[in-house]
Amino acid sequence: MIELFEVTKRFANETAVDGISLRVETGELCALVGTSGCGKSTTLRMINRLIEHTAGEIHLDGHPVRTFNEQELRRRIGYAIQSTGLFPHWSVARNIGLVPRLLKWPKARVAERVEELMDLLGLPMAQFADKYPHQLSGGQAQRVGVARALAADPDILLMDEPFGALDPITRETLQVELRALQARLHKTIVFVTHDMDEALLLADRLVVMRAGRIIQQGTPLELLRSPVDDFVASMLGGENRGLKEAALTPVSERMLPLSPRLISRSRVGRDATLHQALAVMFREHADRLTVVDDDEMPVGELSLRRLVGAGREE
Ligand SMILES: Nc1ncnc2c1ncn2[C@@H]1O[C@H](COP(=O)(O)OP(=O)(O)OP(=O)(O)O)[C@@H](O)[C@H]1O
Repeated sequence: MIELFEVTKRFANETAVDGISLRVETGELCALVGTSGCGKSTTLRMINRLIEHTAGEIHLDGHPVRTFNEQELRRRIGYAIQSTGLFPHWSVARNIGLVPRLLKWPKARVAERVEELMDLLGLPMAQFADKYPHQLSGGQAQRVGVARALAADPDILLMDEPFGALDPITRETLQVELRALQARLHKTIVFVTHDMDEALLLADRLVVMRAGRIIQQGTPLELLRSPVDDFVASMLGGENRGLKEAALTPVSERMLPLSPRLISRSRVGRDATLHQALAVMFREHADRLTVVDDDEMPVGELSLRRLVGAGREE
C-alpha cells in the first residue's frame, strides 16, 4: 500500500506538488492524469525518492519512505519510463538483470530470473537476449523496460508514460498485456499517462491533477458519472464522456430478464460492454438485443431505452 499525506514538493521558486493526499491499495492500479506540468512525474518520483519531498509524509505499507535505504527501495519498487532508460551498450539480457545484479543475487539466479521475465513479456530468449536496444522496435524496447522494472519482483511498480512513444496499435497491445500481467501479478502500480482512454482502461483508481493539486479521485466510472467540475469533465472527454462510460459498463448491469413475448435475433454477450451493445444495435438496426452467455444461451434482453438508462422498465 502506498499512502501520501499532504505531500508537497517545492523546487527553487515553484511548487510542483501542493499538499496532495492519496492512498493506493495493495494490488491496485492508480492512474495519474492531468495537463502537462501539473506534477504527475514529480509525484511518482517522490515515491521512489528520485526526488525528495519537501513536506508531508509518504508511506509504503505504513512505513515512511524516508526510512528505506537505497537497496530496499530498489528491491521493493520497479520503475519504467517512456524513454525506457535502457543502457545502449548492454544487451537486452544484461539490461533486464540490472537490479538483481545490483542486489547481488547469485549469477545463476539472475540468469534464471531474466529468462523467466523474457518469457513473461513475450521476448523469446533465443531471439532477443543478445540484442542491443538500438536493434529493438519501440514496443520491444518498452517490454524490456517493463521486464527490467519487474526484475527483482518488487511489490510496487511506478510507470511514467511507459507506452507514450508508441503507435496506437502497439500501445493498445501493451495495454492489454499489462492488464493481463496485472491480473496475474497483483502489483501495486502508479501509472502516469496523458492518454485518458489508457487511464480509463487500466485504472482501478483514477486521479486527476491540476497545478500540483488533486482535483478529483475515484474509480473511472465514479469520475465519468460525477465529475466535480468542467475541468475534470473535459479531461474525461467532454461530450464523449457518455460513450466512455458505456465502454466501461457491462451489459449485465442493464439487462432485464428474458420476456417470453419476443426474442430478438440480434445478440450480444453478457460480458460485452454497453458500447459494444450499441455498436450491434447500430449495425443490425435493432433497438432490442438478446443477451447470451458464453454458450450462446439467452439469459436476458437489452433494449435501447435500458441501454441509455432511460426508465427502469418498459
Ligand atoms: N528538477 C526540477 N527543477 C525545477 N522544476 C522542476 C523540476 N522537475 C519538475 N519541475 C517543475 O515542476 C512542475 C511539475 O513537473 P512534472 O514533471 O511533475 O509535471 P508532469 O505533470 O509530469 O508534466 P508532463 O505531463 O509534461 O510530463 C513543472 O512546472 C516543472 O517545470
